[in-house]
Amino acid sequence: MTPGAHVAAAIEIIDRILAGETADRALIGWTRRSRFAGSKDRAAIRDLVFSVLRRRRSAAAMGGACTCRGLLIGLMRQDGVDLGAVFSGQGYAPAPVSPEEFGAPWEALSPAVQADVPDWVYDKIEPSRRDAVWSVLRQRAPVFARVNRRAGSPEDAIRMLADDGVQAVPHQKVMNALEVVGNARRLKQSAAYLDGLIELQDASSQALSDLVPIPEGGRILDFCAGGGGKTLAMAARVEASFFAHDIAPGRMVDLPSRAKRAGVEVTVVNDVIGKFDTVVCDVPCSGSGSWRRNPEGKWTLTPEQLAELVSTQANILDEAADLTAPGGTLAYATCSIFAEENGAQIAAFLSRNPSFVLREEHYFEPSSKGDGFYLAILGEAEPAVA
Ligand SMILES: C[S@@+](CC[C@H](N)C(=O)[O-])C[C@H]1O[C@@H](n2cnc3c(N)ncnc32)[C@H](O)[C@@H]1O
Repeated sequence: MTPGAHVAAAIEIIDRILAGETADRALIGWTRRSRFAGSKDRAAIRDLVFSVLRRRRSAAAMGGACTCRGLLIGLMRQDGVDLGAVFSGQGYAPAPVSPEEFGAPWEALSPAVQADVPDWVYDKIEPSRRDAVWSVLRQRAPVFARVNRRAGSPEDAIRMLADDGVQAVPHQKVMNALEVVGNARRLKQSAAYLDGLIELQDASSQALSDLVPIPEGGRILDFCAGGGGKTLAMAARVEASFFAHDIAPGRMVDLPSRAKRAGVEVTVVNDVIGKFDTVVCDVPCSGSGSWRRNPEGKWTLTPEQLAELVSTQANILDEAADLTAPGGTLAYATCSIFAEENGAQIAAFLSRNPSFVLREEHYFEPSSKGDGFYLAILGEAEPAVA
C-alpha cells in the first residue's frame, strides 16, 4: 500500500470512530475487510489512527474540521508532510486538498488546543507541570516488557527476543524492565513471551509493583486485580500467598493461565475473607497517566465521571482498610495525574481513618520512561498494648 492508501484507510476507520465505534473495534473491522493489507501496512494505519486520536483537537483546528478528512489533513500539516504527495487523488489516495480545507496555523492555536486536551482538563494540573505532561501525552507510548526473574535474566530475555527478530534494551531505572525498540508487533509471538520469560507491562507500573512491601510468606491481596498485571509482578518478586479479587470477576479470566505461564501461584477469590498483611488497591481511575495508550479517554471523561470515580475510590479504600491486618500495609495506586485521585484522596482517607498513617508516597510523571502513576503506602498502626 502507498502512503496515500494508508491515509485513505485511516480516514475510513476514523469515520467509524467518529460515528461511535471504539478505535480497536474499528481497526479490527477494517483489517477483516482488507485482507490485502500486510502487517507493516496495518501498523502504519494504526499509528495514523492513534496519532489522530491523541492529537484530535489540534488536528481538527489545523485541518479546518473535526471530520475524518479534516483530522488527517490537520495531522499531516502538523507533521510537515507534503499534502500534495499524499492527498494526490491517484490510485487509492484521497482527493487533493483545496485551500479552503486549511484551518488555523499551529501558532494561532490556544494553549489547551496545542496541549490536545479539553479546556477543563487543561486547567486541572499546575502550570509548572503542564508543558511536560501534556506534550508527552500527545506522543506515541513506548513499549515495555517485564522480565520474570523466576524464568531468567534481562540478558536472557534480550537474547531470546533477538532470536525472534525483536530488539529490546534494558530500562535505565527499572531493574527488570526492557524497552522494546524494534519489531514490537512480534512480541506476543516470541518464545520469550510464550515461555513466560516476559510480560507486557508499562515500566512505571513495574516500578510501582516493586515498591509495594511484601513480607516473605505473608498473605497478599490484590483487591482490584483486573487482568492481574500487578499481581503477577509482585508474585514474581517474593514467596508469599497471593490472592486476586475484582468486582468484575470476568476481568480476571486469563489470570490463572498467565500465572501458570509465569510459574507463580495466585488464588482467585470472589468473596474475600479474613485479613491480609498487604492489601493492594489499584483502583479504577481517569486513566489520565496513560492517555497516550488509550487516547479516547481524554475526550470522553467528564467532570461528573471523575467525581464518581473519586467516590468509588474512597469506598474501595475504606473496604480495603477493613481487610488490612493490624501492622499490615495498604497500598493505593492509580494511573492518574490528577490531585483528587491521588494525594487529596489519601488525605481524605487519613482524616476518615486515623488508625492509618502515610508511610510513602510516589508520583510517576508520564515520560519517555513510563506512564503516569501514583502510589501511596499506608500502614495500619499496631493496636497499643494496655
Ligand atoms: C485499574 S484496574 C486494575 C488493573 C490491574 N491491577 C492490572 O495491573 O492489570 C481497576 C480494577 O478495579 C476493579 N474494580 C472497580 N470497582 C471495584 C470494587 N469496588 N472492588 C474491587 N474491584 C473493583 C475494576 O473492575 C478494574 O478491573
